[in-house]
Amino acid sequence: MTATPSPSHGPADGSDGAPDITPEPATAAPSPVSRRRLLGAVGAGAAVAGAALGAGGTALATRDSGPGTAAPGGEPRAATVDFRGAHQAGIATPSQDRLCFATFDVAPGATRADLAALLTTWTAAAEAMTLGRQVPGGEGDLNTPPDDTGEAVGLTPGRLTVTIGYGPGLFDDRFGLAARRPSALKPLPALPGENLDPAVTGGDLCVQACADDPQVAFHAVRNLRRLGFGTVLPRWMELGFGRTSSTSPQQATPRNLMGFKDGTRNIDARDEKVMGEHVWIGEEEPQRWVRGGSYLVSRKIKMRMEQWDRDRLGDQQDVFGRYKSSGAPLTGHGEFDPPDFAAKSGGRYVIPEDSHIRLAAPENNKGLRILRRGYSYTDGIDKETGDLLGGLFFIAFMNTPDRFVTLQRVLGAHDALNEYIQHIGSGVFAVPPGLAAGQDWGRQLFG
Ligand SMILES: C=CC1=C(C)c2cc3[nH]c(cc4nc(cc5[nH]c(cc1n2)c(C)c5CCC(=O)O)C(CCC(=O)O)=C4C)c(C)c3C=C
Ligand SMILES: [Fe+2]
Repeated sequence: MTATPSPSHGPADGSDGAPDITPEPATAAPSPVSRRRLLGAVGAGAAVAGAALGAGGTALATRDSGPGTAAPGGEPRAATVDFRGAHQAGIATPSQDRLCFATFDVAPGATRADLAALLTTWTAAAEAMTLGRQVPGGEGDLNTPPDDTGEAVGLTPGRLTVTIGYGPGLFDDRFGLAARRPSALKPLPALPGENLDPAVTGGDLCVQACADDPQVAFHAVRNLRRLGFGTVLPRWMELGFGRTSSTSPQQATPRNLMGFKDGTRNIDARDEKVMGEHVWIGEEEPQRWVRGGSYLVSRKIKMRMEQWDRDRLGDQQDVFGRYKSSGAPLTGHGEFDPPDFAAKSGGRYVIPEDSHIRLAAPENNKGLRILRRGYSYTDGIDKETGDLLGGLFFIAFMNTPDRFVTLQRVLGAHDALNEYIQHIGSGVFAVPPGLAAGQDWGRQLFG
């Protein structure tokens, strides 16, 4: 990384009475790396995947490369994130500010060859876009559409990452992929606390585009959708803002739409041992092609904001088991103090029995951990009630979706938060490992 990392977490002042809600660090000045108007640097057509690689197949970009800057909070603001590597970018790489998440179904009539070709084309396009370049091809003459839709021209790459995942349905009998199904990939069972809308649930494929600029993230998904005309059909899409989890203590902990710091005890994604134990699919997986990948679980979780905003502060804090201002556990003073789940006052647990952190903590779940990487979302206003529509677009990575199922069975049944939320959308996807030089998503999936 070229940017100076933050020396420490945001201030943990230990005060719980006075409001100390600090604003998100402002975005740093844009990097000088900007999108090119013309395609010269990329080349034309299918040669582009190679054009992004230097001699000997070495990727020109490095993880978090480019002339980075540090935001006032100290967070690195490098321009680009490596597309290739052992793991796909967008999981362990630092969370960006914005999300565009879409799922697709393979179109009726599309063949195995169509899908394989599309995935190869998507690879070249995704790699180019993460480098801040336009989708490979040409500008189009007056009688043909341009190969890039154009709305990211002049914008910086914004640390764009494009992460692909495959839903359970892709491994049915349509494309001859049944023998390559990752062993834990199956539809999630019915879970407590959900009332799922099929319009925001499932999908054969998912694309998670994250960037510091919403237009860059949207542009990435839109261009993959355009390249997919005739082969895949969009199923649903979600825009996210205000990342609700940090994936490294170098990032100041953001706040969710309930006003609480979210991500304090998330996995530090730089910790390879912990990632190896809990997040990356390991040697135990019989499907070798997916080792080094992960499973992505998405949940669209609606918040009953009007109800929450009428709740008193003491109850809000009891719901999470943490102070709203500092983010400290109710048994501590600083945000990163470990919660003391045994502490009692007046015969009652200080961190209530039905509090979110008590129920979700690894100490109380046989060490179970997941990597959370969610975003806030809004759908505007409910026309009938006038209520605000929005909440958490929860995304988590883990080495088996069973981890999520185990946690949600507990949370959905006992969490005090349930009074204020409902799970309305869901998805589960196998996320393959990263691509080596010269490899593409089509060949990786079909072998
Ligand atoms: C099934 C997994 C989880 C769901 C669903 C979930 C929903 C959800 N969470 C918050 C807000 C917070 N969550 C926090 C901690 C936390 N949450 C989960 C899991 C799920 N959350 C875990 C594993 C943890 C860590 C527990 C621990 O180790 O102590 C926190 C506290 C701060 C933090 O550590 O991140 C907040 C705040 C909301 C609003 C929400 C649904 C809308
Ligand atoms: Fe949570």
